[in-house]
Amino acid sequence: SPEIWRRSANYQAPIWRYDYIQSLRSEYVEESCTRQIKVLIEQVRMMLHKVVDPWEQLELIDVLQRLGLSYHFEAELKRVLEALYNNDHGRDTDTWKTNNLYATALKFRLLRQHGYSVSQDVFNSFKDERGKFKACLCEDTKGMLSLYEASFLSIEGENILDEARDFSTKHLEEYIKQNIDKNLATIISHSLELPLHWRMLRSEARWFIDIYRSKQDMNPILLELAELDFNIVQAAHQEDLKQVSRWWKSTGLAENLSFARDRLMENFLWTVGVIFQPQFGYCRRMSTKVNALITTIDDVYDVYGTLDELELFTDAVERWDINAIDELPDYMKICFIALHNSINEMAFDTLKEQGFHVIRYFKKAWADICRSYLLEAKWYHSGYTPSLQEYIENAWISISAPTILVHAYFFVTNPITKEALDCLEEYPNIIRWSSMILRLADDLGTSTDELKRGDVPKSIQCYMNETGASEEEAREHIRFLISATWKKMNEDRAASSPFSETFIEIALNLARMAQCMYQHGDGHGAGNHETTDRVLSLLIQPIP
Ligand SMILES: CC1(C)[C@@H]2CC[C@@]1(C)[C@@H](OP(=O)([O-])OP(=O)([O-])[O-])C2
Ligand SMILES: [Mg+2]
Ligand SMILES: [Mg+2]
Ligand SMILES: [Mg+2]
Ligand SMILES: [Mg+2]
Ligand SMILES: [Mg+2]
Repeated sequence: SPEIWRRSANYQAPIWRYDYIQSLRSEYVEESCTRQIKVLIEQVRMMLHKVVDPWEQLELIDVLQRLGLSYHFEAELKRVLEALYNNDHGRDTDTWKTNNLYATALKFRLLRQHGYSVSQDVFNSFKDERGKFKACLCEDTKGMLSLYEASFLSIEGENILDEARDFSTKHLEEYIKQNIDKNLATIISHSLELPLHWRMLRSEARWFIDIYRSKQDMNPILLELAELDFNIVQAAHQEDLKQVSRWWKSTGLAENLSFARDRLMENFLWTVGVIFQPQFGYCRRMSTKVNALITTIDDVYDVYGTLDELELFTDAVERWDINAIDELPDYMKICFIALHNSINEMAFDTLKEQGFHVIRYFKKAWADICRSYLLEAKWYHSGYTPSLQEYIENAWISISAPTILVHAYFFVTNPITKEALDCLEEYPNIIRWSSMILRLADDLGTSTDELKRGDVPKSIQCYMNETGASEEEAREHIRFLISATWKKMNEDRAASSPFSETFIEIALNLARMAQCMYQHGDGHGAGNHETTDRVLSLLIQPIP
């Protein structure tokens, strides 16, 4: 056949090579740590029981969450917050410190974060007779910061919280310029970069442990537990990483499809952002396989395959039949069999464990994403630029979050329920909003390079084409859409659903991971130094 011209993304070789990954060792896997950490956990549990003042309880909950320790005390936290919430709605006395913005915003944020419905009206006592936030509040920097963080728990139409976000942002930015207190300025610019509600949990824990260490009211037991727990969790992640790195090598995809991204470490890092608790190792290992297969297949459609080849590959995935691959070119045969074997094995695990045969759900997810990839390839090859709406209707699928989340449901759910399966078929809102945020964040981070090498017009370009906006205005609009989608996510996660809290958190964490990964450009494909630093601090270097 005549030499086919093919694009290239000239992705660099992986920073983290197989032998290096396999050489990782941690001293925190030993039994001795387990005994030591059990003692510390019980000491902190006692601490929780002893605190009686509601405001001290809230402070302790906030610190435990930011240190990455709250997963050890879920029952206690629930009990404390339940009592706090019922207390408010039991007695008529005002249990909101109407003169303390820091405390009010902290309580509002924690109650909403844990699914309690609290009205934005609690902030009315901080407004003047004209209904504006009192100017004197800007002297209260800690209160401003607390109000800022709380405002990101808003849902659509909550104008007091929108005002709160603008008001606090303005004054916090001014505070930074005055450069009064270096430490506080560091903490404030960290929040202005990404609010707490949008942050990847592990990165936040790692960062906050260093901040906490230098606080004058630091509790040594909490610090010791936070450092030890972080290192034990890191050791568990390293074991998962080494296992799934052996799988990636066994597929031979990096060698045989050398045009595609070879990013096992980054594909694993995504799963650490999605679910970090040690007991979910299976979910991390399997989700890394899903991410790696998606990354490879995405490049088959975006970079390498001809339209004819892509039509054939899409057919083969829809049929999910190993006999359908005879007419595929060799590189696609390898890719299809790697996909088919890996996903069938996951279905086999679920069948053995729960007696459910779930391949149809996996198959549908892969057929949906490949069809969405094919449509993008057709748009690219025909030079078509869709409207933003038309692009997004397809791109919330092609960004792969529905595929990732449908698989994750089966990796963390036992027992699987019929109700949830029916809901999964049409992708519930929680998946849709998480996907939207992943797509929009990914386009902000990857579209410049994608367009250089040749790819379908992304949300930024579609918006520019449709409205005549400049690239900066388009990026601003995309950031606005991310913020608006978070409000929908906040609303839907509070609503009842057939999914576990664990699965809901996975969906939120995928959106958080996206904003983290793309904060400074393409953290996945181009391997910028932020991702390298994040891999080092989360997965390789223990806290000394
Ligand atoms: C994990 C992912 C979010 C998924 C696979 C790699 C990604 C980082 C992204 O890759 P990208 O090429 O940017 O996706 P798209 O823009 O081609 O849809 C899509
Ligand atoms: Mg390669
Ligand atoms: Mg791509
Ligand atoms: Mg793509
Ligand atoms: Mg992209
Ligand atoms: Mg130490």
